[in-house]
Amino acid sequence: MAPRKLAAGNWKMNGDLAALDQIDALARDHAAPGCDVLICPPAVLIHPMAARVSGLADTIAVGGQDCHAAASGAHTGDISAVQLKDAGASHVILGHSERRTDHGETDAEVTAKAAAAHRAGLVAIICVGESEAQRDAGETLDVIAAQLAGSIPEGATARNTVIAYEPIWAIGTGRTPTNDQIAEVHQLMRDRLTARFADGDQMSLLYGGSVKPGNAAEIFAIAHVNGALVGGASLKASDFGPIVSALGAA
Ligand SMILES: O=C(CO)COP(=O)(O)O
Repeated sequence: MAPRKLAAGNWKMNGDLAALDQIDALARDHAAPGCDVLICPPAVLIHPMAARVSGLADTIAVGGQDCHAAASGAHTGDISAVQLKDAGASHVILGHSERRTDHGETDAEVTAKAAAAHRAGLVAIICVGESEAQRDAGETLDVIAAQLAGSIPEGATARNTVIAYEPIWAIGTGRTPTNDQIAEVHQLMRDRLTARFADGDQMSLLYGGSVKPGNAAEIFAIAHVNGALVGGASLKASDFGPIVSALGAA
């Protein structure tokens, strides 16, 4: 079985209730997309977005952008995977570089959060990616291999885990790696996942970092790129829709 194709939008700390209209536009203009479609809005929008998509014929999944490793408890400001699931989420992004940087998240914490997501029945989208200094120093493959080894819990399967490669220097910058650079990292990820997990050959591998309508088709043609994790271009259906269509056609 080939890995599932997934077009995932990460709204980050953007959007409000009025922005939910983008979901209607996406569903209207990109029906039967030929791939899985996911939007991860800010936590306060998860439940209303889930309600909004529940009536759609072509399902748009809804996800969180982080979760706590515990199911409940005295953790002011945090949200558990169980609560995300209860609100209507099916996925959760974990270990995004903005969380690793802004909140000091370690590989071990990402692993614990992913295990919590799995226990709650969520698909964990685990992010890895090198900084520009690491790439310049020729450390990219070592960094990615170490993050993969350290950030994925033992119970990971192709059904409950997606891996996203997001070079930090490509996020929100309009810069992307060359196709060869993306191919090199995705091949490494495929090799490491296949060596470690029984169905690692079927895990979906996403590329993220300045994916736009204009470069999506080219990126989706790269071996072992099974979709995208899209930031800025996921906020408007007029940008995200063509990316979804490009993935469906890939
Ligand atoms: O961080 C990202 C998605 O998680 C990528 O963001 P941009 O698509 O805005 O570069």
